[in-house]
This record gives sequence, C-alpha cells and structure tokens, in this order.
Amino acid sequence: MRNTIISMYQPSHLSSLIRKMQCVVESAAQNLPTSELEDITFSDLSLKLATDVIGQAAFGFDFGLTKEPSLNGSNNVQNDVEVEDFIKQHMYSTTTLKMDLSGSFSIILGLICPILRHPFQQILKRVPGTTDWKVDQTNRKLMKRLDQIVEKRAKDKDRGSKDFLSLILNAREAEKGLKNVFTSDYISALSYEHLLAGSATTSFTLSSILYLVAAHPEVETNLTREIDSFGGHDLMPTTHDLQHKFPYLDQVVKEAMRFYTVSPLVAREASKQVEIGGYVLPKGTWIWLAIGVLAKHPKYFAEPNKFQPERFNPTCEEEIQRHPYAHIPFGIGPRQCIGIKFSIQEIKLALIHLYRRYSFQHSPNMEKPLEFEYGIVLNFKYGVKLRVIRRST
Ligand code: HEM
Repeated sequence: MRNTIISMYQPSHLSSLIRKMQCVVESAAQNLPTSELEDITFSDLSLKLATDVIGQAAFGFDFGLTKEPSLNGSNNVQNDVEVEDFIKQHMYSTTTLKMDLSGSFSIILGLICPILRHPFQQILKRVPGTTDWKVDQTNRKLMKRLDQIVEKRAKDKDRGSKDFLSLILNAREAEKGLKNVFTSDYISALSYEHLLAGSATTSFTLSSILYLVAAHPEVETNLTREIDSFGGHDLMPTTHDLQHKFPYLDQVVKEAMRFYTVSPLVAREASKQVEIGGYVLPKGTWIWLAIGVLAKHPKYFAEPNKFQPERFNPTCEEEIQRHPYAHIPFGIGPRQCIGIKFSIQEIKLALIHLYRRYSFQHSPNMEKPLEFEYGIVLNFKYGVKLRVIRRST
C-alpha cells in the first residue's frame, strides 16, 4: 500500500506539483487585508490553502477554497456537487466541530470511569444536539460523500495516474488479488485519512511559523533578506531551489516545527517482546514516542523555550553535536510520514510568496500566551490572528 502511493511523493512528481501549489498559494494570498485595524485569522486561511493543495494532489480536484467568489457567488471551480458538499463537511468538522472536554460528555465520563465511555458514547450518538451526535452525523455525511467521489472516479477510465485516489484505483485494477483488500470503503477511509494527514498538519505548521516570526523581528529581517536576494516576484523557485537556495528559511521551518510540534506523540505496537531502557515490554504493548517532549529537551536544544532558527545552522556546534533523532517532527522509521518533502515544499513556497509581499504582526486581539487544543494533532484554540502590512519593495 505504502509503496503504491509513495511514488506520488518522489522528487519528479513533486516538481510537477510546484505550479499547482504556487497557484493555490497565490490565490490564497492575493488580497490579504492590509488595513491597520483589520485582523486576518491566518490559521483559517492556511487550512484552506493546505486543503486545496492536498485536494489537487490526493483527489486531483480543485476544491477552490482559496478562490475569491465572483459577483454571482461562484468561484469558478469544477462543478461537482458531491465534492463541494464533502469539503464543506470536512471544513466544518475541522474548524467548528470540536470533540473536546468542553463539548463531549462521553469524553469527560471516560476520564472518570473509562469503562463507561464507549457505552455512553453509543447512547449519546442517538441524542440530537449532543457533541457525540454531531460528530457521528458529520462523520456519516463525510463518508457518504467520499464514497460517492470514489465511486465516480472508479468508473472514470481516463482517470490518469497523477493523484493518490487514481493511483490506488489503478493498482486495484492491475492486480486481481488487491480487489478484495482495496474495497471501496477501505479506499474512502484511506483517502480521508490522507486529506486529514496532509491538511491539518501543514496548516498548523504554516500558521505557527507566521506567529513565531511575527514575534521575532530580527528573524523576519533575515528571512526577507534571503527571500528578496533570490530574485524578483515573478521568479518561481524550483524544487531544487527550495531545497538548496534558502538555508535560513530551512532553519526557520525546522525551529518552528521544534517549538510547536504539531504531532507531539507517535505510537507503535511491539511486534514481539522487547527491552527498552531496562523495561521489558511484552508483545502487543503500545509505546508512545513523545517527540514533542524530545523537541524541548535541554540536552539537545540549549534554552529550548527560545525561538532560535540559527540552532539548525549546519555550522552551529549545537547542530553538529545533536543526536540525529532528537528532531523528528515527521516521526521515524518505516512508518515515518510520507508527506515530508511534499509539505516542506508547500510550506516554503507559501512563505516565500507571503514574505515577498507582506510583513505580519500579532493582532492585539490575540490571546497571550497562545492557547492550544490537544487532539490527534495540535491546534490553535482561538486561531492565529494577525495584522498584515504590505511591504514597499
Ligand atoms: C508539517 C506537515 C506534517 C507533519 C508534521 C506530519 C507528521 C506526521 C507524523 C509525526 C506521522 C507519524 C509518523 C510515525 O509514526 O513515525 C505522520 C504520518 C503520516 N503522514 Fe504526515 N505530516 C505532515 C504532512 C503530511 C502530508 C502533507 C501528507 C500527505 C500528503 C502526510 C501523510 C501522512 C501519512 C499517509 C502518514 C502515515 C504513514 C504510515 O503510517 O505509513 N503527512 N505524519
């Protein structure tokens, strides 16, 4: 399975995605309000941006979330009712519907008495108005929409092989044995997992970078200097340029991912009995890797609560001495994130585009300190609110 889709994330395919990514980034950033009194909730914008990008890569579909609606209300994207409905449900479940302690009684009860959580959840799912009911309804609608999308694409014989969904469907048709494994339900679930894995993480990372850089003007100065020296606004960096010609940008991204680790826990299950640090863990034990804790360990990161991109400079002693597995925001080993290069390319392109045109400040309406929601991935409790200043260059 992993091998089937990994080709999508190889350098050759990534370079062909640059133009698509660039179009989404441009349309997301073209009309940011630059009034001194107006806020933008950048985290909402970055979620739209990341969802549009993954929509093109995973589904071969333009969701059009970052496009400005025209006067007649349409945003000139492909007219597909199922996809439109699906994506509305997805945005609703990601931004509005929150399965947190304040919302769900079954979660609170589960903390007090874990054994009661599941039966209670089953009951509350049937009680209209409760969070459990809303989550269940939204999940059902989402999966129904996704099933329709998968079904439609499965019938399309000219689907090509440029996106995740088409690649899996092609693989299913090419190998008879896979038909029973890659059922439509399974493919729908995988596609949704992909959409979630690729949008919430990238969006959070992009927003946290803008938030952190806005609080560190010296970092912004260095960053814009590097970006400006690359060339004029029309010069679009290639995949190779992004990897090699923006060393400071690279350090800023790494440091922001260390500072706010979006996926702070990674799970593994012991496939056989193993001894770790003197503890014998029987087969089947769940092991949680606290990569967010590791990212703040003073043994590997001096003054870990300071935002210092230079600590990732290849000539910095801290970087030279650091254990290679101390900074692993994408996990590690055979189950490491498959979207590393994809998301880094997207994040760097977005940052270059944004800082070429704008500078950012925290809105006075932003809470201090920043508050988070702790789910499968980290999220901002009230969003990242910024003021945008157009640069004069
Ligand atoms: C800043 C962005 C991202 C971060 C921080 C991130 C982080 C992670 C982490 C920590 C894991 C678990 C790895 C492990 O268990 O060792 C993971 C898995 C995964 N990620 Fe990402 N991710 C990001 C973007 C993406 C994107 C853009 C995609 C898709 C295009 C993606 C697809 C996946 C998939 C499919 C898995 C499961 C891999 C497997 O189990 O074999 N991720 N990611």
